[in-house]
Order: sequence, then C-alpha cells, then structure tokens
Amino acid sequence: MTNTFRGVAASPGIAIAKAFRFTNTRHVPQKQTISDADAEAGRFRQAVEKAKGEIEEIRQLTETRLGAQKAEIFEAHLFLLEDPDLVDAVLDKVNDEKLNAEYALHEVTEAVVEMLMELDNEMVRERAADVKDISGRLMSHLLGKPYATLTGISEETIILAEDLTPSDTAQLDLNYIRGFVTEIGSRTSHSAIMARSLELPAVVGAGAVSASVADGTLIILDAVEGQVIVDPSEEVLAEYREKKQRYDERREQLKLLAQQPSVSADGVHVELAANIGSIEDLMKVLENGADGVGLFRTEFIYMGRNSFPSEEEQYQIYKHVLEKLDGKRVVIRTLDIGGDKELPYLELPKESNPFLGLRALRLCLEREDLFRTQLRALLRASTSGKLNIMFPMIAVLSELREAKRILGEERAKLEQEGIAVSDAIEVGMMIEIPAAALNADHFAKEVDFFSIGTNDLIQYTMAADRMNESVAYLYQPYHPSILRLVNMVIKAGERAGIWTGMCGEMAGDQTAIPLLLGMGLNEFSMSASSVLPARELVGRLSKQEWASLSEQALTMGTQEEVQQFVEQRSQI
Ligand SMILES: C=C(OP(=O)(O)O)C(=O)O
Ligand SMILES: [Mg+2]
Repeated sequence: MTNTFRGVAASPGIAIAKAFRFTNTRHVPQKQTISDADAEAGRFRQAVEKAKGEIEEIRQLTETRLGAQKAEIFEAHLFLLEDPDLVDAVLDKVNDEKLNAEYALHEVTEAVVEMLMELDNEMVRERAADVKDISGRLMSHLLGKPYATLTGISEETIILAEDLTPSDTAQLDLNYIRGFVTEIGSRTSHSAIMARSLELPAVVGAGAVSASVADGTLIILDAVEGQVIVDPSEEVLAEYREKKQRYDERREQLKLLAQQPSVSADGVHVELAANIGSIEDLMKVLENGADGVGLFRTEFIYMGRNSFPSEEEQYQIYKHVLEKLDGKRVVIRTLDIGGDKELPYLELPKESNPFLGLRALRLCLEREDLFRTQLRALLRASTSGKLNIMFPMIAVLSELREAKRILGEERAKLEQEGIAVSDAIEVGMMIEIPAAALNADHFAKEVDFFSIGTNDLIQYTMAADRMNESVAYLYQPYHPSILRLVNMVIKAGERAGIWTGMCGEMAGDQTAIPLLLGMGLNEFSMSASSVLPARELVGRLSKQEWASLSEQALTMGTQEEVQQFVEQRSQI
C-alpha cells in the first residue's frame, strides 16, 4: 500500500529503486569482571590499532573520490582513536574497575555521547555521530564480528537507515546506490553533507521509515520536495519516471553552464554572483561557477560564539575568501547586526521596533570600536584579491559620509604603520531603505556601486515585517511600487556611471530576473544554487526586448498583473 513520508531534502534529485534497510547493529555487551586486566587492555589496544588501519583506508578512499577536504572527517576519527577521553577512559575502567573491554567501551561511549548531545550547538552534536561510529567499529573488533558496511550491495538500491555514519557514506558504491533516506538528521548532518558532495539524492529526518518498509519494496525518493513514496501506484510511478528524466537532463545541461559566461541572448554581459555567510559556503560558489561574491554577510562571523572576533581572526577569513575567488569580485558587507540578528555578548537596550532601531551601520557608528576593527581587517586583506566594501542600512547621506570618513582614517593609520592597502578597493552601499532609493541620485555621486537589498526594501516599503507570516501577503517583490524603486536606483547609477547590483532574494528569482535585466541591473547576487538556473534563463532573454517589457510592467497596478505578464512573455 502506498505510504508517503516527509523529511528534509538534504541533497536534491529523484531516485526510483528498491529499498534496502541498513542497520549497523548496536551491540549492548554483557558486564563482566575480568581477572587479567593487562590482557584485557592489550585486547582493547589491538582493536584500536585495527580500527586505525581501516579508517586510514577509508580516508584514502575518500580523498581519491571526493578530495582532501571531505577526507578530513576521517582525520578527526583518527584523532578520536588517540583521544584520552575515549581511549584512556576505557583503559582506566579496565584497569581500575576490572571491567571487560566491551562493557567499558559501552559505558564511556554512552557518557561522551550524552555529554555532546546536551550541548546547544549542532556542530558539536555532530561529533556524537563520529564517536558512535568509532565506538561501533571498536566494538565489532572486540566481539570478533564484522562491522556492517554497505560495500556488498550489487543491485540498484535506495538505503533506508536510522542514520548513516561518515564511514558508511564514504563507502557507498555509487554504481548501485541511488540515494538514501535517514530517520534522523538535518541538512547539516555529516550524512547530508556527504550526499551533496556525492550528488546523491537524500532525504534526512524522515521519521520511522525503516520499520514500515520491507526490504525490496519499490520506493520513490523525491529529494527535491523532501518526500519518500513507498510502494507507489503505476500512475505515480509513471509520473515520477518522467519527472526524474526531466530533472536529470536539466541538471546535466545546467552543469555545462558552470564554465560559461553570463550573457543575455543579445550579447549583454551581466554578473551572476553568490551570497555567502561563511568560508564553508565557498565550495558551492566555485562549483556553481558564480562570477563572484556579491554579498558576504559578515555578521555570521560574529554569531554563534561568546565574544567578538579579533581583527586577526577576521583578517584571516577575509583573506581566505578573496584568495579563493582568485581575482573575481568579492563584496564584503560590514556588520549588519540588530533586527532579527542578535549577539548574546552585545548588550543592547530592548527596542519595541528592532527592525527600525539601532541596527547595522547605525550601530557601527555608535560602536566605532567594533566598526574600526572590522575595517582594519578588511583593509589589510584588500591586497589578496578584488575587494569591495559595502555599508548596510544607510538612510541619509551623513551616515555614508561618516562611514567613509572612518574608513579613510583607518586606511591612513595602516599606511602610516607601513601596512599595504590596495588602492583599487570599491566602496559601495546597500539600498534597502526607501529613503535611500528615492535619493539615489545624490548617493550615486559618493559611492562606487549600489547593491539593492530587496529583503529589507520590500518590508520597509510595504510596512510588512519580513518574518511575520500573517502579513506575508504584503511581501510582494514584483509589486510595481517595488519595481519603480528598483528602477530608480538602477537609472540613478547609470547616470552617475556606477554599477548597480542586487543581493536580496529577488535577484535569484526567475520571475524577477527578466525585469531586472531589462531595467539594466548589472550584477545579481543570489544563493549559489540559483546561479546556474539564472545563467540559463539570462541566456534565453534579450535585454533590449525586456527593456521595453519592463517599462510596461512599471505602469501596472498590481503584483498579480506583473507576474502574469512576465510568465507569459518569458515562458518560465
Ligand atoms: C540582502 C539583504 O540583507 P539581509 O537579508 O542580510 O538583511 C536585504 O535586505 O535584501
Ligand atoms: Mg538587509
């Protein structure tokens, strides 16, 4: 009987194959008292050595298949096998409490895993998966039983498991395994990350799937929508076979575009850049062939920790990003904290309207110390690539002037200290407040570029909180009033001879792209996964044609009219 489970689409794709339930049996050993502690400790040390040998093999396999970075997980495993909290703790129990090695290992593992799971940090909790993986391997050696692996599978299969350890995923044979479903886990689990690097469709956190599916049952893994359809009807199966074919063909076609320029059908070049929040996002930026980074949200460097990042820490991060982009443009936005983004260690007075309060540049001008530290780090990193510095949330000219004055002072100080600073840095501002959009002509004379932040521009123009579901109907990116503001900014940029980009979600939106291209937007910055679909779309559009179509759209009265108009004309 057909049954559907929902989970998180962790790695996109569609697979249709038979289910294989994988359990890496958890052994709960008997507690025993031993008489020869030395011999027991020796047995445990031997198990550790065997495990090290196996993990080294898996590490090498992963390095060959996926590169050195992905293999780092197994270096962490090798470290764990030297970790006193794990290995010495077991040996202590054997020696002091005369426990058998299996039981000592079981107790130590439970304690370490419990301690890690309690911490309020996803990264640390992921370490629990590593500890369990290592411990399971050691246990199987002690018991003389094979550590279950997925290496023996020889027909097309979708794996169902409670969770997959890093070593399970590293050994998946891609000749046969079409995807996997886990009952627990999130988009940031090791298994999810591995699936994305292997480009293997995966749905995680799908709940009790294994228990209700027999081995060999046909399943559809829809890792685009995040669902698992068990035992589908002929009709659903036919529908999905077609969906899968279309999906796979499109993915192959899009991949070919990664090395291609971003150019419209009538030969106009635009820049399709990516937004990032950390160094970890860079791989996707490069894989998807983005033309640069159009927004680095640096506040994420300040979040999830207990104190401000130092100048040196920030410098290393900015330098790394600039180097990785290898001469492509990198727009780094100064700290945009406040509103929905809070720092636990920055005590700010409670505000009744935080989105309209002391946030972003307003806060930086109040807390100059923070601002100056960040600017110094940026200026020092500027010689490592093509750096653009961008100020967020500017409403009036005096804010821009003050920010630029402080930047100039920090540059002069560094030069006096004999530290090199690039003289090709571009300085720009976000346009995300309607007042700034309306006054764009004046701002354009004092910056090198604009980047339109539609996420905020829409909420401030429509007076509708971007986080509030009950007013979501007012959050209308294609509303003519938003389009008119966007158009004003682009035209003001053109008149002043500066470039204009957009780094709000709207820049990667397939309905908005034709209009934005027509209005003359020069740079579109979006999530890395939207870059290739955007490149494909731009390649089908004529800028000249959309210049007049977008003028028509600007005269319309509602978002619905605009949406329908664009969808008809662009065949998206
Ligand atoms: C890109 C923007 O900034 P954030 O989403 O970080 O507020 C925006 O407001 O559009
Ligand atoms: Mg914003």
